[in-house]
Amino acid sequence: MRDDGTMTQPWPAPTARGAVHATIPVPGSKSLTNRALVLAALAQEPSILRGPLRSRDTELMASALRALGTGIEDTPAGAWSVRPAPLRGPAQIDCGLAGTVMRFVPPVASLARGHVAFDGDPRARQRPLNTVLDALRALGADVHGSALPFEIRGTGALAGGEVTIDASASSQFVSGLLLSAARFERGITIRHQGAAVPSLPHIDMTVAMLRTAGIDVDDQQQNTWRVLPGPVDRLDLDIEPDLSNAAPFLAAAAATAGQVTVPGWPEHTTQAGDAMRGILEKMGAQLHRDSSGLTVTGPDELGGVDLDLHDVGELTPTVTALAALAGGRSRLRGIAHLRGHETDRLAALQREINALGGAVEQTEDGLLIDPRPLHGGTWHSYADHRMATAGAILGLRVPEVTVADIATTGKTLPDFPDMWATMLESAV
Ligand SMILES: O=C(O)C1=C[C@@H](OP(=O)(O)O)[C@@H](O)[C@H](O)C1
Ligand SMILES: C=C(OP(=O)(O)O)C(=O)O
Repeated sequence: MRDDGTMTQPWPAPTARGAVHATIPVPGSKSLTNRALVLAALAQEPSILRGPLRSRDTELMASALRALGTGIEDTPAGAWSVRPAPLRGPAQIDCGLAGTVMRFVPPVASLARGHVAFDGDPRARQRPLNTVLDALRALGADVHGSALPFEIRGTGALAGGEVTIDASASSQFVSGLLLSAARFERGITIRHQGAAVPSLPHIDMTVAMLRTAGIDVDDQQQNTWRVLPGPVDRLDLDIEPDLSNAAPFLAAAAATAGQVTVPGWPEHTTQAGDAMRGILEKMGAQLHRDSSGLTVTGPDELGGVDLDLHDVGELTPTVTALAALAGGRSRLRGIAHLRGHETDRLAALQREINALGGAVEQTEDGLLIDPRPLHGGTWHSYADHRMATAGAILGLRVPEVTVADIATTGKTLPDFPDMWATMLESAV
């Protein structure tokens, strides 16, 4: 039984008969969709979001905002039309295991009139959150609790102002506060104090989207972000494909000396997942981007790499799976914060790869991966979509890998098993 109440189904990971050759369209970005939903709920007029991701994380975000009074409806063309309304409780918010919901919605709830209660999956109760709740308290909110479950008792407005936080455990602490800040009476000035903030490209994405919504934001100074109070403009957006969700498919080309194209790969993007291009190149793959998309052609043998993934931690499970299939040692650094992701990803990757005969060691801030001949076995997913897809990548080359819970990919990519099967039909 899974935390969201559905049954787990062991999934025999298909082995590639040969090189995969496929074109795989990938649905919209989780990070763009959930930011757009929040901004649209705070805007003055209705918004339209075309090509949003429909997955557990984005449906939870939509449900959370609906519970606070926002109208979110499907259009016949599959877009989301978002009609803002006065924010109000009482409401019960299910965060599931979505970092974006548990960190982006509390600041929205602080603007609501009434009580708003939050909870989530058992693991979500352990993910770092206190920083956001303490910050909201300092900005004037009445917050009861320091982790999930907790409650915010809103009066319909928040003072805002200056706050110093330690965002070294998650960039989402900063993004969450910034997204709602134009609606705080005094806006916000956030100062980060502590070890380096991870996933900075995700904060840059937040800043870019605030500007798209006409919000005045200053991020000139390192570790300081300032948002002026003001109206939030409506959004009229085409959501880009999710480049981090594209990564396992590109990895399949890299792992099988095949060729995979992902259509619609943006020329310019704020998505951190774009870094997969440079990573695959370092491992020996060839890349080509044109109007048909991004095409990756895998090498005969992947090379080991030494990479700092501090900015793009969400690519780690995919990169680690590839590294376990490479010709030499890899070292991944700068990712201690992954211990607070969907699961402790460093421990999970080490345990699962080593259970198949691998040699992965944890360091203080990452992983050392020595490729070994691997054998089949059960690959546990730990309710982590990216662990599940990492198991699928290994299964391409290692017979008889069974992913214990492939349905957990529904967090961001419910169609993953079908998309993977379609890709493999093309293997020659
Ligand atoms: O803001 C976002 O959309 C995200 C920020 C990052 O979080 P962390 O900074 O907690 O790593 C990333 O890993 C996550 O998948 C999505
Ligand atoms: C860390 C991730 O998710 P979340 O938004 O739940 O933090 C992820 O998708 O890799």
